Amino acid sequence: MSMANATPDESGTAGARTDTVDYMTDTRPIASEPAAPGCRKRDPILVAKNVTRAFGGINAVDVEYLEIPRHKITALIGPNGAGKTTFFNLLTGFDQPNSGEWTFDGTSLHGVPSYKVARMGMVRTFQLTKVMGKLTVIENMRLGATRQEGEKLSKALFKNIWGGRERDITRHADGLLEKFKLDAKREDYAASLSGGQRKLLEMARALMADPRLVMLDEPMAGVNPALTQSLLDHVRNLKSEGMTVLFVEHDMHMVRNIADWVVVMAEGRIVAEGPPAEVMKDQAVIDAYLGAHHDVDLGAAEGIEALEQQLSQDEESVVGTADEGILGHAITEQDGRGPDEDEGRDRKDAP
Ligand SMILES: Nc1ncnc2c1ncn2[C@@H]1O[C@H](COP(=O)(O)OP(=O)(O)OP(=O)(O)O)[C@@H](O)[C@H]1O
Repeated sequence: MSMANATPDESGTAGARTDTVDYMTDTRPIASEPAAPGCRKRDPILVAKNVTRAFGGINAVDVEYLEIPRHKITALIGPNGAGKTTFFNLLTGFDQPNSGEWTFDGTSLHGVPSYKVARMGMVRTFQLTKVMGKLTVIENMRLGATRQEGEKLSKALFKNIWGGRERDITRHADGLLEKFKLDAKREDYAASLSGGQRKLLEMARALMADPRLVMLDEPMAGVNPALTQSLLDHVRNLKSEGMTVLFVEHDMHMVRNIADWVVVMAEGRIVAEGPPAEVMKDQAVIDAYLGAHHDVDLGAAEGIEALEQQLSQDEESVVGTADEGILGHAITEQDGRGPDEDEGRDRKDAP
């Protein structure tokens, strides 16, 4: 795994100082005050204030204050319907809030359309991948480049200049395809890829924009266990290369293994945040996920087993139903099985 070094200034942003930080081993505190909903971070890349979105009478998102730490991997977790995807949609310009402000690297993104958000260095993927099935893998990759001058009318007039740019885009795309082990699929239609390969393609395509913040909406959903480790490694690599990652995930294996920081949403609000091991023990988190099953530690493998036993005797248990969410993933992991490739999930994405 490559380890990029940076030259951060006091706040951690790239600057003139010469001290280097390895993002993978940086142990400086993430928060500058005790971990709690809305706590300040040492070096936030994204700051959201009073962001709200209602659908009819439901407050889907009601985030008073949230900072996302730079150069870290943050997991956004919460039960089904907590507002995670809606919050992603708002932050990335795929939906408009009823109120609120948010800044990315100090620049307000309120009202900025999604394609400009991506150009500014903040990209996202979707729960249901949005790769173009009728285009080849390489064509999909080229679509991820942020400036498609080759598409413009002026192309005819400045063919040589744009031709050079097109070659750069293709070179960049080929490099990423190799990294994501999709180079052998270069000329295949995206529709022919497995669910996991489509996830990888979407992630690789997002990197065509040279982002500073990568937002992944349920990267593990529909991914075959054979590709799980590779996906985790790719996410870790993003961090080692200096990117910040924010991901929504129900898969607690992924959260426990790669997140530096966890933010918990329930009913639109941030109800807890902190390091993974601490958050999994937080009463608000346990309440949000488990209701009456308070006495289990989701951060420990034995905790999941204990929960499975409790739930098997519980008539109201959702395990085994379409609503099982986090519980099903955790228990499946214990069984050594994973979700089926391309499993159908009742989810919605941004338009
Ligand atoms: N376009 C929409 N129209 C009406 N209601 C919506 C719309 N999008 C989301 N909602 C509602 O907003 C709430 C939050 O949904 P959202 O999809 O953001 O939750 P989530 O935390 O991402 O859930 P999941 O983990 O199941 O994906 C839910 O009650 C949902 O039904």
